[in-house]
Amino acid sequence: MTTSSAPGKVYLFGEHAVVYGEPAVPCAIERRARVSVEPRDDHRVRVESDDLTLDGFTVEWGGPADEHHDVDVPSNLVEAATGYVDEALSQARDAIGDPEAGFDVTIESDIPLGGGLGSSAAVVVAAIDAAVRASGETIEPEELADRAYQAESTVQGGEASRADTYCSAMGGAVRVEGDDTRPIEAPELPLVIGYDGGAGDTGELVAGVRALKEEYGFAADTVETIGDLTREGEQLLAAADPDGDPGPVLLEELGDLMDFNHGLLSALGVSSRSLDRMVWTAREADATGAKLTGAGGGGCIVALDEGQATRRALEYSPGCDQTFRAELATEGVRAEE
Ligand SMILES: Nc1ncnc2c1ncn2[C@@H]1O[C@H](COP(=O)(O)OP(=O)(O)OP(=O)(O)O)[C@@H](O)[C@H]1O
Ligand SMILES: C[C@@](O)(CCO)CC(=O)[O-]
Repeated sequence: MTTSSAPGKVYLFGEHAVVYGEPAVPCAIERRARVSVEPRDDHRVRVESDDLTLDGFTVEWGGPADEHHDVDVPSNLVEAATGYVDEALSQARDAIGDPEAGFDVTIESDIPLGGGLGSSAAVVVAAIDAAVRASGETIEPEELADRAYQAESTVQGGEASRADTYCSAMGGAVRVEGDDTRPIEAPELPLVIGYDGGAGDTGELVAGVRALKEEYGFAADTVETIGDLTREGEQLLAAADPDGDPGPVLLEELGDLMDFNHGLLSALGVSSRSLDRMVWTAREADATGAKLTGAGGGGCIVALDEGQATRRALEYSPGCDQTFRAELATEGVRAEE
């Protein structure tokens, strides 16, 4: 068995707008997907994941040419569950130059599925890395990030940015603007996550923003404004000491921009009652700012608070299922024992 892990992420700024070429700043967090791969003697693929909403789910299929999945659940669920892994394995086959390679794949993940913390990107990045290494080859992080992006983009019908996959492959804080991807320096921020236990459909939410943007000029302006505030946020991070304490002034300034970013995402129709409720709970506790993270529709918010007040308030908030502090993951994809 060859195992790789890759981290999830939160967006400090810029989700959705990044799909239209505006900059975004995601940060990798210490919640990981671990994918173990064993090459097979035949051309089939077997995927086992304990974390899918389909309980105790195992599926076996004959690789890209085989539409038939040996599993007793409706086919749309199987497609949702296997689409990312299938595309990741196609990329791995291409990287190793063996179009028919078969694999046994086991996935374990602590990243809530579809909750805005980049579960799909982490699974795709770790799966490509593990499958390539299990085949006796290696892959550089930049190529891995690019292949993971191609996989996500295919599954999401061409509507994906490079942000989630690049961040998961490289770790740390990154900046993505179109095809321009780079690591940036940032101090360790006191990130608090609130999770409503739900999920949003990334493809649907992205399509909704596109439709709004095409219909209304003010929605297009909103997307550009998210880009402007992301640039402001980047400047704040660039001016800070990456090894020092962020300090109260920086946390207030970043928090204000996060609040503003949440308002704009809400205007684009991607927030939800439970996300808004968690954002307000965080703000009314001691957070300097709070916003939804990822595609929205349900899932997670991210808030800034050095103390315990936000976590405690979220714990008692009826809309919040789980709350935790997220550490910055400085390492992206990595080989596991
Ligand atoms: N543990 C897992 N095992 C297998 N597939 C997974 C796992 N976690 C996530 N996935 C795949 O990723 C999909 C969810 O990805 P999606 O992009 O909708 O959400 P996300 O990446 O968690 O959130 P966001 O894109 O908002 O950050 C699942 O439907 C499944 O196909
Ligand atoms: C909504 C979105 O911006 C982030 C999803 O985590 C989509 C993408 O960047 O591919």
